[in-house]
Amino acid sequence: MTGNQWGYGKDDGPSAWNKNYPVADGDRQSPIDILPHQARHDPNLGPIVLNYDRCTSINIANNGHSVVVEFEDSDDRSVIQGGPLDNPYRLKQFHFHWGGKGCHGSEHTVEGNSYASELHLVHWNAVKFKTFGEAASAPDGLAVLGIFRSDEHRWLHMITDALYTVKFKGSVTDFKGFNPKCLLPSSLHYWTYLGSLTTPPLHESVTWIVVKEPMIVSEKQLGKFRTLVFTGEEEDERTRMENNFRPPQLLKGRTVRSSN
Ligand SMILES: CCCCCCc1ccc(S(N)(=O)=O)cc1
Ligand SMILES: [Zn+2]
Repeated sequence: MTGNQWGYGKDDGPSAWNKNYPVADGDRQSPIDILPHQARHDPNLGPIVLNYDRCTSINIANNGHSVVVEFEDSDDRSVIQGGPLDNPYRLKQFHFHWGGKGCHGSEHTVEGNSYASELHLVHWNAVKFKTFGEAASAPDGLAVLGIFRSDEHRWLHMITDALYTVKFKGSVTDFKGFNPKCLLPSSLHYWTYLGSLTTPPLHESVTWIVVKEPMIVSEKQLGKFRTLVFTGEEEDERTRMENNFRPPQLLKGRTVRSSN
C-alpha cells in the first residue's frame, strides 16, 4: 500500500489500513455488529430531527471509493439535530457502500446479518468547529446517519439515472435540487453509539445514528451502482466498484443505546 493509497482489495483493503492508519485498531472504530437485545433503551433519547427542506445539493462524484453527493454547507440550511446530538450538525455529503451480489454490502450488521447496501448522510458540528476538516478529527465533530438498503425504491432512480455520468474515478457532474429526505424510511427509530469514519483516515470523530428500518432498493437499482469503477478513465484496467464496505470492528466495551 503506497503512501495514503487505500482501497478494498486484497493488498490495500481494510485488513491493511492499520499500516498507514494505526487508529484502525483504536477503541471506537466503526462499523460494528449491532445486537438489538443488548442495546440499552434510553428514554432520554429524543427523536432525530432532519431539516433538509432548504438543502442545496451541488454535485455527484466518484471519488474512487464510492459515489458521493455534496451539499452547500456554508450555513445551517440543512441540519440534523435531536437524538444524541447536543448541537445541530450540517449536512455535508451523502454516499453509499454496497456489495458484489446478494445481501452483503452494508457496513453495520444486525446480529451478524448484513443488508445489500448502506447509505451514509454525513454531517458536521459547525457550532464548535470552523471547517468540516477540523470537525472530522474531533471526538464530537461528525454525525453520520446510517440507513440500511434492501429491496425496490421509487426515488432512488434519481441517483441511479445519474451514475453513468460518474463511471470513472475523479468524474464529477452537477446534481442540483435533490433532497435526500426522499431516501429515508418512514420511521426514524435508531441505535446510536460513539464510533469512527469507516474509511481512512478512520478518525474517531463520529456519533453514529443507525436507523432500524431499512429503505427499499431493487437488485436492478443496486446493479447500476456496480457499473461504477474504482479506476480513472485513463487507466487501462476497469475494476468494478463493489464490496466497498469495512467489516464490523470490536465494540471494546462501548454501549449501544436505542431510541424508543
Ligand atoms: C479530514 C478529511 C476527512 C474526510 C472524511 C471523509 C469521510 C466521511 C464519512 C465517512 S463514513 N463512511 O464513515 O460515513 C468516511 C470518510
Ligand atoms: Zn460511509
